[in-house]
Amino acid sequence: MTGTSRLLRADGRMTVAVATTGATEQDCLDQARRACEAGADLVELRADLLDGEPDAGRTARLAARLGADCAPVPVLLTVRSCAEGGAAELEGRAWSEHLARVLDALDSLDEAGTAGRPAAVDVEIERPGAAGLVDLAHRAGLEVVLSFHDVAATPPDEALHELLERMSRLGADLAKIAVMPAGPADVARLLGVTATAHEAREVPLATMAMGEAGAVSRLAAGVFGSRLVFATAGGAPSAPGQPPIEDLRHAMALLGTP
Ligand SMILES: O=C1C[C@@](O)(C(=O)O)C[C@@H](O)[C@@H]1O
Repeated sequence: MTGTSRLLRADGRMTVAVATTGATEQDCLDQARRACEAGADLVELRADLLDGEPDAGRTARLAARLGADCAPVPVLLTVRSCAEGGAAELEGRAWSEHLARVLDALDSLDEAGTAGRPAAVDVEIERPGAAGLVDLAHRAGLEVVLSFHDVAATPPDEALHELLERMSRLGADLAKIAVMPAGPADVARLLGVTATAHEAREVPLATMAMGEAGAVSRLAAGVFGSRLVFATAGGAPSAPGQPPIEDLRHAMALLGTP
């Protein structure tokens, strides 16, 4: 995408995101309102956590509604697959086909003149059809977070660099990696990879280590070049280890996070 990013803060400082974890539209709308009141820079709609079967029309309508309700705070639309720690039971191409239907449904809402729109969509780089989805989303005027989640381990440094390189090549507006560390050494490796990649690449990065052992990475990742972090605002975390937004902002200030 060219032009200014809506997804990330324009002043280059760390973008603090809060995700919905609600199973109903009303829960998501309430959580999003609380997130905005708490000062979130970005609201993520975790559409995979909605109850019932994946429904493209329902997801698009809720994303558009949140886009309108949260404005000027941008909305990131995410349908996290089971394969990457989410609840969307869509395997192989089914996941990409579903997301493509959501983007189509968003376009139809636009044509109908419905106000509101997400600013960006999350595309899991490991799902078949990811490259096509990046183009589709860009054509629809959405920024793209290319993401990778390992909910069991922390891949070797070379694999993490290779992923970031691939995300950059495919046209990510943000390259995001979340891993599960076995201990402090994995967290230190992730932060090291972040610092090296930040110096070497133009694409903005977001990296985080999940769980208790990874908590320090969420507080400190901005110092190493990460641009986006997830926090909670009174609701359940969307991944293990997310700190409350006030604690995060306090820690970032102490650490001199940009
Ligand atoms: O990809 C991410 C990052 C995340 O998994 C985390 O660890 O904070 C939380 C998810 O909601 C989001 O989609």
